[in-house]
Amino acid sequence: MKIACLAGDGIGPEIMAEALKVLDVLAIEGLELGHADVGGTAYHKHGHPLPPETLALCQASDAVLFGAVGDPTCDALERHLRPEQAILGLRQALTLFANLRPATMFAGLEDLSALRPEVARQIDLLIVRELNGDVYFGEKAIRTLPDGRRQGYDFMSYAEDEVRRIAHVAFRAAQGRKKTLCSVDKANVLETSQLWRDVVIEVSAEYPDVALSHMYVDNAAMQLVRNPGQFDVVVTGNLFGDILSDQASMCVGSIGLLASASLGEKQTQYGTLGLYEPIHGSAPDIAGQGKANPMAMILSLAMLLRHSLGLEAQAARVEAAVAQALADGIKGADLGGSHGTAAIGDAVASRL
Ligand SMILES: NC(=O)C1=CN([C@@H]2O[C@H](COP(=O)(O)OP(=O)(O)OC[C@H]3O[C@@H](n4cnc5c(N)ncnc54)[C@H](O)[C@@H]3O)[C@@H](O)[C@H]2O)C=CC1
Ligand SMILES: CC(C)CC(=O)C(=O)O
Ligand SMILES: [Mg+2]
Repeated sequence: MKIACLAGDGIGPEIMAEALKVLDVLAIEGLELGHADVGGTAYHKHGHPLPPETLALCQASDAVLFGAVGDPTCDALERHLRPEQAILGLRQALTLFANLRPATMFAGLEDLSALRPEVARQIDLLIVRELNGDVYFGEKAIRTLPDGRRQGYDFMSYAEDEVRRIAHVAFRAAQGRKKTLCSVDKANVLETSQLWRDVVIEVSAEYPDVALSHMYVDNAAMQLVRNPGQFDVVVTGNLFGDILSDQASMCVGSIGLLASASLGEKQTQYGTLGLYEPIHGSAPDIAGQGKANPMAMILSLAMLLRHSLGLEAQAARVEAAVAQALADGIKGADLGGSHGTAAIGDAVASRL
């Protein structure tokens, strides 16, 4: 079993160290870890945010454990050299089109949610975000119009097969949960969304046991705060899913708690090839201070064990250890606590 570990930038290396601490305690036999540079770190060392050796390591692995990328010193670089292009490039190169972002309320954190405790307590949802299309991957440029004004544009599109494959992932996820799927789009304004909705409805014929609903993204953003308990599985495009999942994180207490799995169709000997990362970024404002909450990274490791290595029991153990640590009052500054990154990692590891 091979895992490619890409720590990346900012808090990436700090939270990666804690996930590896937890992995170490599990003492999984036959596990091989590879490490490579990515993001701004890779740009500074090798002149590119996703060097060929890094991509090759990922392609030769069963799973990628990814910290975060983003480095303010790279802001002025041409787009293709910026750190963020590394994660977009990896998602595309490995055809990881399905991004699973679960948001669940941990016992004892209700008072720390941005919502009222009785509302927050209801949260148990899964955002299934399409990850290989939308404006993130369309033609983009800043051009000068004939009248001299500069214009930025990003082409938004979804082909029907792209919508179909993510819809199947979402319907299957719903079948394994409460059999309720809400498709979020902006079909009242966007043609991309109209096609999205048509295809989701078409696919729904194959899943008569799943109740499908549709919601415009502006309403969904509001409903997520008003009554998040109404959502079970939410399927949406790349841009909307990115934004709604950051919002969902504050509904359960902190962005430092939300993990993700990015999956495609490629199977390995042990499960599905995937990349696992917290939903947050490199948090340059707290990098190097030992303040980052590593729980999202540790929970991403749990998803890796489950989806790519077929180690469900170990995954559940890690999740239970995180839940127990939180219940015991182990909290970082993001949750109003005083535990640092390493102390949180130690606390989870000792509860294993
Ligand atoms: N997948 C990735 O690697 C992602 C990379 N980015 C990049 O990260 C950089 C920073 O982006 P931001 O918009 O500031 O988003 P961010 O998610 O890095 O940070 C937003 C806020 O949340 C806090 N935060 C994030 N993770 C935390 C954690 N584990 N514990 C405690 N607090 C945490 C940060 O301190 C900051 O105040 C940018 O370069 C951006 O492009 C952003 C999102 C995803
Ligand atoms: C850095 C971005 C491209 C990605 C992002 O914000 C995300 O995937 O959540
Ligand atoms: Mg994001």
